[in-house]
Amino acid sequence: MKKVKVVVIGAGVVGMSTAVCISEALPFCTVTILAEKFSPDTTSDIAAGILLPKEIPGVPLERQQRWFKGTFDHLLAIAESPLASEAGVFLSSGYQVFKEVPSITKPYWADTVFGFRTMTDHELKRFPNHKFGQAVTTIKCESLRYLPWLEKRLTKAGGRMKREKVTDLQQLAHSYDVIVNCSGLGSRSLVGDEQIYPVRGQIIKVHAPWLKNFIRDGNGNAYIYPGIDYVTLGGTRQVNDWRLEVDTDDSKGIMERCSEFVPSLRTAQVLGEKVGLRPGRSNVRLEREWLQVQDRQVPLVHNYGHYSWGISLSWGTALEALDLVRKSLHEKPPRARL
Ligand SMILES: Cc1cc2nc3c(=O)[nH]c(=O)nc-3n(C[C@H](O)[C@H](O)[C@H](O)COP(=O)(O)OP(=O)(O)OC[C@H]3O[C@@H](n4cnc5c(N)ncnc54)[C@H](O)[C@@H]3O)c2cc1C
Ligand SMILES: O=C([O-])CC(=O)C(=O)O
Repeated sequence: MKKVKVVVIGAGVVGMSTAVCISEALPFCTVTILAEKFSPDTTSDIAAGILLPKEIPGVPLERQQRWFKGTFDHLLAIAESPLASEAGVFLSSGYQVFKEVPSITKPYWADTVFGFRTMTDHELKRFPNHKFGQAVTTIKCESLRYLPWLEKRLTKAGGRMKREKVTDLQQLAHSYDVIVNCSGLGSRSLVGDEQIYPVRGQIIKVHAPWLKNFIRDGNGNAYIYPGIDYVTLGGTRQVNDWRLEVDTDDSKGIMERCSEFVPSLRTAQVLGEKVGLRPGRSNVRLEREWLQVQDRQVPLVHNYGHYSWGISLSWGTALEALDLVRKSLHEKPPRARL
């Protein structure tokens, strides 16, 4: 039987997850990833990788819950298996603290993670100037390990990867039966989506193996995430800022804010500094359209715009993209516009 040819554009956490989901669930498809950049050079490789998303306004909570739970359950199974270390996935406990009581005190994912609770006054005493806090055990998924691990999984399932910048979807549609767009910020030029914009984020990697639990300020401008090889300190959120160079003032600010939480960080050895551009969008674009190519209609599934929650929602959104691909293969396209 002739195989269905699927192309996935993008090799960040969203594209890799989507490609693996499709190739493992639909063995009658051959999946090819085309991407300008692969790990370790994607935005996903910069991410701290904590599963702690904010609510996305305008997306039904039930759908966000499905995206988060799909990701959490998938990663939990890895975290509890002998593959955990190679895949860079593990349970991580810590605090999210707030200077003012937030409008949402119980996030939608509270019953999916483990041990979610409001912090006690005794715990909050460690964080002067903070009035409210949440204690939680969630998952940390480190892309620098996880993406190469997904690449292997994709290859095992028969998938292929090729370094290529896509500029013309019509052209691509001549060679493939289904196109899946997971190009993140690249969608601005690839599909002309002006709703997507960069939100610059800088982080510092430090050697501080004495730290075991994460601390995050509710506004995301200070966070400390202990990982396998280093501790990630962040962060910045600079809207419409395309600079990829490290800004020394940003580094100073990050170190200052994080040291207020943990003064011993001032003595920690700095291992590196990195900048990534989050694919900012008011909501994730996860939908199917039909691309008209001469006398054919080719399904084009979009899965991009994950903003600050791309790791947190990666597998759940990939599962929904898989559903859209599956449906497209069974549906008759709308009548061609001639
Ligand atoms: C400092 C920082 C910390 C973060 N921390 C977290 C965190 O703790 N938890 C969390 O959930 N999220 C976090 N994020 C957000 C997360 O990194 C993003 O949401 C996620 O990486 C988006 O993944 P993606 O695959 O959509 O995009 P990307 O990783 O940017 O991948 C896009 C892919 O598309 C390719 N591409 C683009 N255009 C084209 C084209 N025309 N042709 C071919 N290929 C193309 C690129 O080369 C790349 O392979 C953080 C982000 C930053 C910057
Ligand atoms: O805010 C955080 O805790 C980490 C993150 O997602 C980001 O910097 O985008």
